[in-house]
Order: sequence, then C-alpha cells, then structure tokens
Amino acid sequence: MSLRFTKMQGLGNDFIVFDGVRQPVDLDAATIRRLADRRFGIGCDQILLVEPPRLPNTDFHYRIFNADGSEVEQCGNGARCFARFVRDQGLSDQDEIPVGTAAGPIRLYLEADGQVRVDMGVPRLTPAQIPFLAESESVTYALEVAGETLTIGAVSMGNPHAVLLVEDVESAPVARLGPLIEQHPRFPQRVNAGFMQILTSTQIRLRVYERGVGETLACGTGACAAVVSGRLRGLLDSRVRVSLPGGELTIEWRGSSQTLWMTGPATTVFQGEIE
Ligand SMILES: N[C@H](CCC[C@H](N)C(=O)O)C(=O)O
Repeated sequence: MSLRFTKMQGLGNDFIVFDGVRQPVDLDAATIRRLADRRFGIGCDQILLVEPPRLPNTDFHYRIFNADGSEVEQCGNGARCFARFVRDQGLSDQDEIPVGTAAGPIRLYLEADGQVRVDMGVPRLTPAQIPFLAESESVTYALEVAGETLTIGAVSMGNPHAVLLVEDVESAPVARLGPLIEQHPRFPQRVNAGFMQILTSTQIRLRVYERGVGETLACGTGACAAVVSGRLRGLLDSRVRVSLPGGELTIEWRGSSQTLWMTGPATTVFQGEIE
C-alpha cells in the first residue's frame, strides 16, 4: 500500500504528516518506528495523523506518535504544522480551526504573517493530571536522580513535563539527566524533561529532552510548560519569548486557570509517497 505524506517542521522539530481523512492510514508501532528512522525510513521526531472529527464542535481529530512508536496526547509544534497542512491540502478553508486531541480540544489560528497561534488550553498542575507521584500539588518538587536531588516543576499540557532551572542551557547536562528524568519511576507515563535558563522576566532559553524521542531542536508543549513553571515560581511575566535551539516561540499565560497561547512558525519541507 502506498501512502502520501508531507514532511513539515516547526523550529526544527520535524514531522511526517498523513492525511487520514482522504486516505486510510493504519499505523502500528513498528511501522511508526521504521517511518521515523532517519536512515531506514523518511525520518522525523513525530508522526502526525489528521483524522475526521471525534469531539463535538471540532473540524478534525489530531493524533501524535513519537519516533519510538508511542502515541501521545499533545504536540505544540505539531499543532501549528497541522493548521498549515489542512489549509494547504484544501481540507479546510478557515483561519480558525478547532481540533480534537487525546488531551481535549485546542484551537488553531492561521495569522496573516504566516505564523500560527494556538490556544493550548489550561495547563494541568495536580500530580494526578501530570501524572506524577507526589503527596500534594506544589510549585516545585524534589526528585532524586542518580544520587542528586533535583528541584523540578511538573506541568501537563495534556502531555507530561518536568522543568529544571539551569544557569546555562549550553552546558546543561541534557544528555546525562534527560534519559534519567524521562524514565523516572515517579512519572508513570514517562516525561519530557525541560532545561530552562531564565534571561529576564520576559525571555528564557530552553532545551528539551523529549519523551520517546530524545533531545529535539524545539518542543512546543515544553516551551509552554517551562513558562508555566517559571511563572508559578514568580520568575516570569505573562508574555515570554522562548529561545530554543531551533528558533523562537512566544508563550502567553496569565496564570491560574487561564488558557495558554503559543505563537510560532510552521513550514512544509517536501511531499512524497511511500510504500
Ligand atoms: N515528546 C512529546 C510529544 C511531542 C511534543 C513536542 N514535539 C511538542 O512540540 O510539543 C511527548 O511524548 O509528550
């Protein structure tokens, strides 16, 4: 069976996007791993699948698979590429696109300048919502990792994130601590690990070791989670520029039960067909 696909990227976080509305797409974990492989397959961080709507008042359903084959609840850079894809493929002619995900509905807005703005919903902070094993909700938690006691924030944007403060992202021990945090037993669904350097109250630098992938050039939900954690710690304002290795996102969050907004680019790289 041959499948048409579109290769896309958001700040270097790259995706294979399949139209599951006009062609039947059935992806098992082994197929996903092979498609995502950068030598034996097409190569990507995540696979995005566009499907007919499942939730009321949505135009599409949005499924996300990590390169390791795991299906996950949310992907921020992918959401922006999703909006660009459905417009460019003629699946939608709207500038505002309500989309259902495993984490609930989000709304995508195609902006005049080509950027995409996403209503990412309200951050989830209780241990049960992350999920994270902790006695009670706290702004930060102590996490024992390889004999060290780390101070982390724990935030869900539908998918789980642990956020550490570091002095300098360049020298942060991402390769050493990333996998240890990702697999930590207190995160029963594993976790994405963000390493945040606060530059000012309106600008941070961030590197993310992503669950199911490893370090990526950018992580949209990771940027959201980092700003939430920084703001809860009293270190960040409500509008923050997040500089990731692959480029910059703008995150806006007014705190508590307010919705969080992410704005950034979405780029089509090439289209193809694969057996
Ligand atoms: N690795 C993430 C999914 C992709 C998130 C990231 N690519 C983004 O832009 O939000 C997880 O397992 O929850």
